[in-house]
Amino acid sequence: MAKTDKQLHIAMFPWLAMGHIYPNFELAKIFAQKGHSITLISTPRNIGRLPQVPSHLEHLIKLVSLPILPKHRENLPDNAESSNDITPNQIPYLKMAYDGLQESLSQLLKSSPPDWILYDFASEWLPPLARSLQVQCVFFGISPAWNICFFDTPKAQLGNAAAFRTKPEDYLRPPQWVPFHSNIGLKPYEVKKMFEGISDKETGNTVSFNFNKAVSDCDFFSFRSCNELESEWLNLLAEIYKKPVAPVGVIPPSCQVRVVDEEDNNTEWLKIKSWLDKQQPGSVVYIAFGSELELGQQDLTELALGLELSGLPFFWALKKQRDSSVDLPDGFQDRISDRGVVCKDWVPQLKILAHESIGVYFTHCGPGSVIEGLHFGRVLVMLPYLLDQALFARVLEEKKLGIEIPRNEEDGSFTRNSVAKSLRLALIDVEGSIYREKAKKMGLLFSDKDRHEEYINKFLERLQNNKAPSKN
Ligand SMILES: O=c1ccn([C@@H]2O[C@H](COP(=O)(O)OP(=O)(O)O[C@H]3O[C@H](CO)[C@@H](O)[C@H](O)[C@H]3O)[C@@H](O)[C@H]2O)c(=O)[nH]1
Repeated sequence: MAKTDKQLHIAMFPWLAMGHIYPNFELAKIFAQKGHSITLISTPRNIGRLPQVPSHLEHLIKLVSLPILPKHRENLPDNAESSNDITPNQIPYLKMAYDGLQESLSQLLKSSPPDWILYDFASEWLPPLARSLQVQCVFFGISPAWNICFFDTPKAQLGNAAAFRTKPEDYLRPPQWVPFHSNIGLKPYEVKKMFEGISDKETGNTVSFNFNKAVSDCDFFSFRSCNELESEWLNLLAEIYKKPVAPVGVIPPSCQVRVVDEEDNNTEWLKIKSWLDKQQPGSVVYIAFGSELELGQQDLTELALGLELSGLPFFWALKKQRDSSVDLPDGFQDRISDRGVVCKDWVPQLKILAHESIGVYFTHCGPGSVIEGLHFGRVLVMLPYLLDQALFARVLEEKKLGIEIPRNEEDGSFTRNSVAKSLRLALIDVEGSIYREKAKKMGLLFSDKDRHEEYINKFLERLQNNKAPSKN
């Protein structure tokens, strides 16, 4: 990679979730590869979970651990430092812990002021802090821009009473500041969840994210996204917030900087590969729901029986459930053993998705997973759980890049029949060919290394051209 001219010092302070920290880490390596120095800041346990920094970049990437003080970790389980370590109703306490890092972050930025800091949706207090230290800040979203356009009410609309969405129905459709046709919107069961908020049922503590303040206060926006996916949303965001938007591209696997000898001959992978090698090209459904999601018994049962009913070969990366009473239906593994594998471990997802036997990726629509699936041109079958995942599914369905499993509008339940039908539509039915063609085409755009490197270069140029005044 060519180096960009002025060397920058860039700090990154992602939300305490590995789904946020990993993409920042990948970006850090890409920036460092171009000669910039990076300080990636999180808590000790999260930093410890990151893969090794490639040795040729060690002098440029500083991983800084800020411990959560005991007074800020009240009600958090022992050692919990990320959303992977807690249940959703404990999110308010993780946010308190994150806010508690303010003082030590401030000390760190003072002692070694970066030119820029990339921050996340959960630290609404960071832009004023950065500005007081003459550090400029970029809001960096790990999900597409449509999330902000949909969930936040831009300041320009604040005087307009009709713009306020107070009723649950308001979230079933696009807000009034979206000028183009879109099917973006939540389903009734999702809206209900959103209005209930995230709270600890025992103490009644609710989470207090100030999303509007966090996004409105940046010097400019950036996203793990690209025009090929959402030019209409990126342009709309720039227009309604009157701020520049410079996506970094989708940080596709082909642009990521790997440690050279990364476990290619790992025995677990060789076992998986040997099974995949025996399948026909494009015939296998790969199922994985990211790093956090745990299915309830009813969903797990319908999903398993839907896979069985589909008659298709599949590879299912099913993490160990925290609730050990939730299990696969009786006799399931025996009945499907001639055409399906259930792996209850962490799997090398990128290698699996890259394998030619994979035809469909059955996903929860976490941003990392969607990008990886599309990168390899796989049709997505989608079963979203969180709200950002839901919007991803709506937009991709509209673009005919994926098929969302139909659910009961009121309670979000789904049936084994709808699973089997959606999988067959995505993989073999003639009517599904449009999805297969579109996914292939998007795969070419997502895997175009030069295209995505160009996004990175433009982003870095913007940082260089707006370099903050020198600090003494
Ligand atoms: O066995 C596995 C399972 C997952 N992965 C990888 O884990 C990542 C998962 O990331 P993502 O798809 O973004 O999903 P989550 O980890 O589930 O992300 C969660 O966390 C994000 C940040 O909180 C939210 O935005 C998402 O909606 C939420 O699903 C991907 O890179 C996968 O390749 C593996 O390598 N092996």
